[in-house]
Amino acid sequence: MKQFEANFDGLVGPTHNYAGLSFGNVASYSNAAQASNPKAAAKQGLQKAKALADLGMVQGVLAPQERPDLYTLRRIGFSGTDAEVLQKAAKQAPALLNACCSASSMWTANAATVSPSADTRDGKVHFTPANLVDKLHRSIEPLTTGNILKATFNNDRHFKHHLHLPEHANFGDEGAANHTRLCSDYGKAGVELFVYGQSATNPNAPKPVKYPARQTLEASQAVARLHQLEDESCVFMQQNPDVIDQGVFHNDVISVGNQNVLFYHEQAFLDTEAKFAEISRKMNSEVHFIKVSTEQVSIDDAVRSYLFNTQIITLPNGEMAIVAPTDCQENPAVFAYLNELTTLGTPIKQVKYFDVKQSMQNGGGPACLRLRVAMNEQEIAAVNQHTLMNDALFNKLNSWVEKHYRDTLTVADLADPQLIIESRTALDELTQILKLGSVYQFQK
Ligand SMILES: NCCC[C@H](NC(=O)CCC(=O)O)C(=O)O
Repeated sequence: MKQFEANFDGLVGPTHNYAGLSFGNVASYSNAAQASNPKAAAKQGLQKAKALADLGMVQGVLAPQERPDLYTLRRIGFSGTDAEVLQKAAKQAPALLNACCSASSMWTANAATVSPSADTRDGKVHFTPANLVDKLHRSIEPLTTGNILKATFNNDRHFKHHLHLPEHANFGDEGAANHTRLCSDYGKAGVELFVYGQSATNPNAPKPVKYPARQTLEASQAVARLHQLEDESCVFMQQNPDVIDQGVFHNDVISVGNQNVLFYHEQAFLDTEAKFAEISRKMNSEVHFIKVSTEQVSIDDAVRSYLFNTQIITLPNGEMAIVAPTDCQENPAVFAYLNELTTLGTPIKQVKYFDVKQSMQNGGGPACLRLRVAMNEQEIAAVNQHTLMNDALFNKLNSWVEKHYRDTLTVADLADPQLIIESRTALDELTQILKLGSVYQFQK
């Protein structure tokens, strides 16, 4: 049976804005309070998704969340009509309103951790939504994420959906951004590499001092248990706390893998040599560890350009390509490195650049925008087919964005009650386009 790795990109929601909500994420902080362009953001995302579909990749989309999140605002004591709730929050607690208006669900690398059926004991594809407890604006995503995943991977025979982990710092979980699956072929059992920022229960273990480590070892272990993975197919590796303190808030800002390739910065991990030996032993086949040295690319350049927040994809002809943001072209050291990379004799043979600047300004590159789901033909046939990218869906979604999205949005605009109506109208129509049923609270 044929095997694929599908990418499910998050559609950018109508409230995409720059509120500076993510302490430890340099781009989010430095672009705080700029005006955003939700329409351009959504179109940039669609262009990338469509280009991958055109390359012959299996490409899907995941619906965004309902924002403003009036349910959370009511839960914390704002009352009255929807408009009153919004306006009271804007006046009394603007930071809470901002947290309830983020379009952050667009970064679907943080939607969930996914284990393909080749790795799991029951032969199903397992999904655990990330609880995202480290950031208030993201901690309100997991329940709706679960609804959207169930409506997209809507078949009990092939897909197993878990509840997100307990909402406590000990179980801080950021999903696939800290999870890489290595394998010789998508359909063969692989090694699942879980990269954590700190151990919550071991006070002596290293941890960052300036910025938060969002992923715990305990969370990664819990996901591995839920997903019925064998010990022999898991590796738990700690991220270097020094790079977290330099703005590497997720492992996918400093390394990315695909099949038998792990592309990484030499400062990415702790205990690198021993852990790579464990990966090689558990893989039982050749792994290409492609190391980038500090001399070639500094941590600062990696964080600014998102060299490692690229997607490495295997094209239908078997060659690998790297999908990079145009910011990598604009950084001389990174651009020089990428030009050289394709000549080094590694499986990576080409680089494709995409403008995803609207997302980059909030610290989300090409890899943040997608959730990978390795599936065989039968599993792909069991996916909600209306979520899979093709010419018709691309055209429909572009017209939908054109019709409903604003081309400028400031943080002050988040208090505008009209945004509730616009957003709900757009999402209601989207659930019809994608045939998701009622996944949002306002539809229940
Ligand atoms: N994987 C990329 C995630 C980026 C995301 N940024 C944000 O939420 C910024 C939102 C703002 O500042 O408005 C985060 O840090 O979790």
